[in-house]
Amino acid sequence: MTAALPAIAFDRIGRDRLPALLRTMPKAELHIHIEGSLEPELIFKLAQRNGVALSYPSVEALRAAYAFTDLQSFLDIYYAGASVLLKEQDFFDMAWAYLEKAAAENVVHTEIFFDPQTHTARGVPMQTVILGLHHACQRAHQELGISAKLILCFLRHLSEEDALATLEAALPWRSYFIGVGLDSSERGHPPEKFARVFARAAELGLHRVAHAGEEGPPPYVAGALDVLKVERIDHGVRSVEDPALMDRLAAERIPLTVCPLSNLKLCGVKDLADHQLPQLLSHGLVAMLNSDDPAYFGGYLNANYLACFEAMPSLGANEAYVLARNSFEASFVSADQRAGWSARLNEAFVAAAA
Ligand code: HPA
Ligand SMILES: [Zn+2]
Repeated sequence: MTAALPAIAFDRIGRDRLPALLRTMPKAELHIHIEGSLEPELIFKLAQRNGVALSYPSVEALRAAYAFTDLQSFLDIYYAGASVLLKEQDFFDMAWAYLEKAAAENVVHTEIFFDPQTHTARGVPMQTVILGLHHACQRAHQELGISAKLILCFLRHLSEEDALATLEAALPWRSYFIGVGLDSSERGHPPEKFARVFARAAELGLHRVAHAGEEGPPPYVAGALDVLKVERIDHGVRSVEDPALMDRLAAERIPLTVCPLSNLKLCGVKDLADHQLPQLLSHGLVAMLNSDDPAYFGGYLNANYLACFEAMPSLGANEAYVLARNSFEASFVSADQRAGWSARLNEAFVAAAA
């Protein structure tokens, strides 16, 4: 268990000092799709390197197409962007670019989603995907001092048989990923569809998370908990529509990996000022911020923190502290590691309040 808030509160840290504190505070990122970190410049570079034809004539034209109306309109372009990834080096380069940015933003730990089916369906071997990403994580730990772990996600628009086969195909590299997740088109693909593959993952000792309550209704959040036995909910923002679910999430300390700029870009909210984050925090939920698909949604982790604190007047230094502390509490690392990062966080806030 993470310690309660320290006796000293951080109200005395003025709003003018928040941006610097948000940027420099140590934090974890627990919801980032590595294919969603692929910047248009790197897409074009890899397309050229691999002789892949793109439907956009330039980086600018591709970026201009990033005007989404909902999750599916984004996913269509996101899967097209991933088509340039063919070789182990491509996966390494993509992950390395993200890890360099994350380390520069004082992300001390990151749990990275990857979508093997997006690649194996195009004939890219599982080994190519996992080794490229793993080597980037390993090198980032050595050279950038950032801790990075992988979570294998199943695409929920595909069948459970496909997900089961994907998990089995990844088992030779079982030690290179810490858990499984569930992403892609949520509506019409309830968590119950993946009961068996999540049970198999549990048998294998893997952590379990699932996207739920992003576009899907509150029962998808309950289904992910009850049927998939997930330890965290990705997004989960629509939980605010069900008071009993909110009480349960708070009582069971189920973390929600909230992605505000993603919700804004995919039109889940019209304005960041309308976002559910303040409600989730005031209800005592273990929420923290994440970037989801930073190359597509207008910013990496610090951009999410800065935009929320600018748009939401109820967020101050206490909330910044709680969000960062929640990011450690919700992470799949040892209690010792979490305690070490939390101690660094305390020091940063105590120094800022002095
Ligand atoms: O925000 C998302 N939701 C569902 N699937 C995804 N795959 C990448 N990003 C997302
Ligand atoms: Zn996501």
